[in-house]
Amino acid sequence: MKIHTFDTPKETARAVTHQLLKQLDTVRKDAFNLAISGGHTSELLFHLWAEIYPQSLPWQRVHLYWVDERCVPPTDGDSNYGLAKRTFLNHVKIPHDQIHRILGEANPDHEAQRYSDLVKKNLPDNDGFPQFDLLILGIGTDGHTSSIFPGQKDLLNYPTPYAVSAHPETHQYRIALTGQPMIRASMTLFHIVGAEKAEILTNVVDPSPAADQYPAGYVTRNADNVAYFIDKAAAKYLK
Ligand SMILES: O=C1O[C@H](COP(=O)(O)O)[C@@H](O)[C@H](O)[C@H]1O
Repeated sequence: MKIHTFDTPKETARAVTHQLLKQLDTVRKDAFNLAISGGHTSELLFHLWAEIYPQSLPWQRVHLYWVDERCVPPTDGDSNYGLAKRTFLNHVKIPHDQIHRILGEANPDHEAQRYSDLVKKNLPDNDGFPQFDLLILGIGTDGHTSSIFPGQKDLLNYPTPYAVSAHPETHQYRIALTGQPMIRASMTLFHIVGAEKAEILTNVVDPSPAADQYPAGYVTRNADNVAYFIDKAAAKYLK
């Protein structure tokens, strides 16, 4: 595992984008399967993509998927697709038929199955699971990643690539990329900024099995190729 630390959230988002460019260069095939997250950290990245990178990234090669979605319509402020649409999708030239949103407004069980089938059909297989070229993941202050929360261990070893989860406090249904495709991606990248993530960060990068109680810790310990891109505020308790 590599941890890359930058001075500011903006520099961190730039470095994540440089890593995306590097992966695009490494993966020699035309179609590049990228899955993005939602939340505040992604919002910074998406604004940067819209402002700085609308032309300088080969967006035509990107086949875009989501790591997770809240079960709400795209017009709802909670929608992860809605966030991407508002912030960068109107500014970059990803062909329409390469944008694969999770239908948050659909029946959650049916949608988890439909989306699982879609990624299994479109992506190469890695040991029985679809393999993304790059996953950009976030972490919650509780150690969740994707929409897998502490206590939802079954979703880390689930037979389908996507499954229905529920937020432990609000009980909002989510559709979440499950653990096995997260650890089998060509690159699993955690993008984390802000002092409020500093404490949980020390727990999820702990190399001991204690980290497995946090979904992000389990993914970190088990992923084939994992890297952290963080700002110095988030890094403040790391040794
Ligand atoms: O609920 C979610 O939270 C995580 C972390 O979001 P952030 O606001 O703390 O950056 C995010 O990765 C995930 O996609 C989202 O649904």
